[in-house]
Amino acid sequence: MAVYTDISEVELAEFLKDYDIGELLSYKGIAEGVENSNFLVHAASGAYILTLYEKRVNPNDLPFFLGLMQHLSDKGIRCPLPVKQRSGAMIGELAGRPGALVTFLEGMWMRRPTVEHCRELGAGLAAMHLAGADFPMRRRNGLTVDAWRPLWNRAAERADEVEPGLGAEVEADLADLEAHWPKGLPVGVIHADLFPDNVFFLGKRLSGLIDFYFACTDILAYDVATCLNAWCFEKDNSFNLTKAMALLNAYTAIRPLSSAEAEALPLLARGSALRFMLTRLYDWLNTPEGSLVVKKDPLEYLRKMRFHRSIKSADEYGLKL
Ligand SMILES: Nc1ncnc2c1ncn2[C@@H]1O[C@H](COP(=O)(O)OP(=O)(O)O)[C@@H](O)[C@H]1O
Ligand SMILES: N[C@@H](CCOP(=O)(O)O)C(=O)O
Repeated sequence: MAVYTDISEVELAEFLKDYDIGELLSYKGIAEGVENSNFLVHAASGAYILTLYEKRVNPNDLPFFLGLMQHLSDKGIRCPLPVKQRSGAMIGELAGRPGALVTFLEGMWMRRPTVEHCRELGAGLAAMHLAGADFPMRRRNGLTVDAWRPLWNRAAERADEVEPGLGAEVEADLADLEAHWPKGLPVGVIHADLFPDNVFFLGKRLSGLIDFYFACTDILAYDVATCLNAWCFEKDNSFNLTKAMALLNAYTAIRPLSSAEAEALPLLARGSALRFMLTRLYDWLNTPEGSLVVKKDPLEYLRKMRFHRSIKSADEYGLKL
């Protein structure tokens, strides 16, 4: 589940009084998701998603996230559009949490993305990067290379409980990534968590991107690397070159990668795999037994880190420059 904060009908009706969306007809908590509490709200004017922001979201970042969704939507990127209160505000408070209402996006996420879905994703990601180019706000990535060691320090002691030898392996990788993390690559707005569960499709066509709550200003090719990890490996952890070719070549058809970006891709993919391994490891060790949140497997991302260590050049991902 991801409903950490429960709300009553009375509280919700009170919250919605500030919006022009008509009478509250129904609402229910949404089980999916990990980070925030989400509710599907039906009002007289249509369907909306109410998000109450939880642990990892800093309320000071909300204007960036919501402003970005507004900006991208204005530029034709299909994503949730924040609904404004009558006062013009986009952020309210409910059950002691900051909350926002956004439009409901049609479509569903792909449990088993195909090559065609990867191609659509590559094109959608590139279009998002271009649309974000003139977004005026900036937000540093709170989960990039300089944040990994502090996160690791909070999990390292118990890492070998999850897999013997994990501690030493991560230590070596982390030191290497810290020493060689690329500098000077093109930066811009990145989604930073564009996993299949954050991309909706209607049939084979991408119908929208959701969950911008890790979005930030960082290396654009790092977003590509995250997508390679999240979309181009099979359940048995094998890398699917056909999917990667489709994703990368659809991306570069819209936003070509420079040779420096291409050269950095294996390192970025390794770093991105480490980033998700670390947050998953931390949650794995710290989510209380009996919690309804589905814990994600850190070892899936350890396997990806290992895979990328064996890659010498981005051609091996099927990238054609
Ligand atoms: N704008 C939206 N339109 C339709 N469904 C949405 C929308 N936003 C969220 N959802 C639903 O809520 C689920 C969890 O949302 P998500 O933003 O991924 O949560 P979290 O940040 O907690 O991971 C999604 O898988 C989707 O089913
Ligand atoms: N995508 C991350 C977890 C964040 O969850 P989301 O529901 O916000 O996408 C992972 O797979 O580790």
